[in-house]
Amino acid sequence: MVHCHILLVTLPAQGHVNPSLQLAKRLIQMDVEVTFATSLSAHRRMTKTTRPLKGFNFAAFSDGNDDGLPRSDTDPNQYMSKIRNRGSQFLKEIIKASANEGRPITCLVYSLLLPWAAEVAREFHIPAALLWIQPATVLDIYYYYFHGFFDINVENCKDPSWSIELPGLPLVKSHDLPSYILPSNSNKFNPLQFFKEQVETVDEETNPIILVNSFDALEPEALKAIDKYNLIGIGPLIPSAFLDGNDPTDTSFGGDLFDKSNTYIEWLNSKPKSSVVYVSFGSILSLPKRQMEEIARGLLKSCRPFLWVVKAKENGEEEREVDKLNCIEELEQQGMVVPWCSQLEVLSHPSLGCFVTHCGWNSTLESFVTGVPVVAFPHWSDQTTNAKMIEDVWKTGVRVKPNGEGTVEDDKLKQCIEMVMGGGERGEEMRRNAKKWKDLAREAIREGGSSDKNLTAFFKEIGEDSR
Ligand SMILES: O=c1ccn([C@@H]2O[C@H](COP(=O)(O)OP(=O)(O)O[C@H]3O[C@H](CO)[C@@H](O)[C@H](O)[C@H]3O)[C@@H](O)[C@H]2O)c(=O)[nH]1
Repeated sequence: MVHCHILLVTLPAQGHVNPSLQLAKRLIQMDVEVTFATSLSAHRRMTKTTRPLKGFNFAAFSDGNDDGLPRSDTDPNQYMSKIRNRGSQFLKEIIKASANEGRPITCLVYSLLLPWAAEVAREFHIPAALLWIQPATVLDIYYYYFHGFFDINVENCKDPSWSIELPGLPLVKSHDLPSYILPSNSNKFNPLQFFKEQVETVDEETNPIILVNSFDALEPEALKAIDKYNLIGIGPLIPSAFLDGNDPTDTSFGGDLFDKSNTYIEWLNSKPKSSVVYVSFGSILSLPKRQMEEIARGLLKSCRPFLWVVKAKENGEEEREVDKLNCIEELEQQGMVVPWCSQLEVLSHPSLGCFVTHCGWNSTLESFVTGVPVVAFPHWSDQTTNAKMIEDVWKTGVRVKPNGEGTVEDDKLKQCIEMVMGGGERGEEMRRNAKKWKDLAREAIREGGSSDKNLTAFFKEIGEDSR
């Protein structure tokens, strides 16, 4: 392998840092030098937990939130513009310094929502690749949307018979589209403009390269759907110990948002095989109290042991969200509530029977890699599309049906859990499919598997181009 020096830049959010760090680890194994650039707060989290690796340099810049992630009242537009200004300047400095030191950057890999990084690469005539950390299917939908293949209005959203067929994708209804596209999107902040800019930046490249955290067998058509883009499946980007086992010491991503205790592993050890429901909604989402109450009652009614992650509050708030629930005592008798855990360790535990997930893409891939069937409980962004694919294409889970106010009621959640874990035909099919994707995910990443070959070929080309 020809010597390469990759500059990899990512936003500090957990769902962005995890796959980016994992890509960095893979590159180092391939003898590639990596400079990993992110915000100071993410850098602190990582250096606390990641052992130093040869060929791996951390580089951090201030995004103005050096003590943690941006507070919930931060104006996202201002934040993104600050990241752009400070981040661009910082990348330029790294590129110049690396060249002066005789180890020039051969490729800049930038993760989701940092399109300005590609502009920096262009300025220095360095090849760039986007690391797309959601499924190829979602990128295709954004591409089709921004290129005018379809539009969607309030009427379409209300019409249950409305659907659209896009090249290389299954038929999708409005509630399967990434939520930011919908006119009904109720988020105060709609990042659609950033996705638009992302797609426009890729369009400007002559040979746009997109490294996708997915694998050929999972999205064979979606990865090939856009003629003008070169989508390369290189995932799943998951720590080796849970995947190919080549590096048993690689047991975590390495940048956890919160501290975790280990008591839940002892608790899981005490539970029968395939009996536990694991509930987690990722690193960003906070659910309204009404929805939390319904989930709590649904779990109690399922009469199964459960492990529920209710994130620790940031910014020094003491009271746990879960303590505000009416049935907290019963909850703690039947299950366990933790502020954070090692999700991959939990999903790999033999006692796990079902994962109630928000369908963040990392969680979805983690459910495949560990072969755990899911109750798909999406909220926004790509999660709605991921849930559609989980239920109808990959068939490893069932999607919850919210009521007219958007709340999933306790009985509905209980029914979904029963469907996944009970003895019926559909549950058996989901468990069979979960096992199938587990095998295929491992196959893709092993030496000589599709993702391994794709990544090696890409970096070989980069190395040769830079000679
Ligand atoms: O107690 C916990 C809970 C979560 N995790 C990890 O945190 C990550 C969460 O990532 P993800 O499942 O992708 O969810 P989010 O953090 O919500 O990710 C955001 O970013 C993703 C990538 O763009 C999108 O797919 C999601 O919709 C978006 O919410 C995963 O690796 C989990 O293993 C833990 O380690 N411990």
